[in-house]
Amino acid sequence: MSMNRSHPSMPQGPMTVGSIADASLLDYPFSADECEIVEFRLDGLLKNLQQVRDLLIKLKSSQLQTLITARCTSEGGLAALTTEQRCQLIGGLSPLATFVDIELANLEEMESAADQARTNGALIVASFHDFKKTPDTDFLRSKIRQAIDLGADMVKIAVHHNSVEDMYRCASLLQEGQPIATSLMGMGSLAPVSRVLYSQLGSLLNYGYLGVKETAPGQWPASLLSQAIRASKRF
Ligand SMILES: O=C1C[C@@](O)(C(=O)O)C[C@@H](O)[C@@H]1O
Repeated sequence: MSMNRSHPSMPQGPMTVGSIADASLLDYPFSADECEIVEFRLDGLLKNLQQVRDLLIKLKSSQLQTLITARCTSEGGLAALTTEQRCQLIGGLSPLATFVDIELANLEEMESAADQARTNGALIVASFHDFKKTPDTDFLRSKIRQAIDLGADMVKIAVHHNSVEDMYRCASLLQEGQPIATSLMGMGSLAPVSRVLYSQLGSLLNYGYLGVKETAPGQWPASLLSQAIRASKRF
């Protein structure tokens, strides 16, 4: 695999991702005013894969981009799936998706699904989640390095902020500039402010929720996040 900064779908600025992990949102009136990318959390949509497929087909001819992931339980997934099941889920739908998100921890094991997705034209997002804390900066740097070494197109880090210090550290990491397209977000009570700040500092994929339920602690409703990002100038 190799990084693909010039891919036509690579975001050139901060985008809002509207996340859905619940079948009740499959008939949602998606609009580019609310989010530019729709994330399908397949781990929460297992009983509705045909509907997801139909929707991905419909969105392919719209202005919206799509992202699929089948999150593992250790990083917040909603269903216990084997690696093979996750590869199958991703393999079946990746021809229809703009982005495919696979956890860094599983990327080597799921390399065949990633390669297949790439062959189908999708960008590979290598993700890392910590729902309890913000690991130290060297650790976060090692995750970014790992994403580069594994040839991902983009790295995405979602970490729980327990202090303003945690947020300062992540802001500095973005300000340094990273040699790979990067998305970074805080979770918890500092999630909202961190997400706007990081979008100003170059975080590309910025997640909010559609409907009424967050898919991670502290997310903004996607429409508010999108408005806040549009109203904030880049540094
Ligand atoms: O990985 C991410 C980011 C996220 O965890 C968040 O913090 O907004 C929400 C998840 O749905 C998504 O897959």
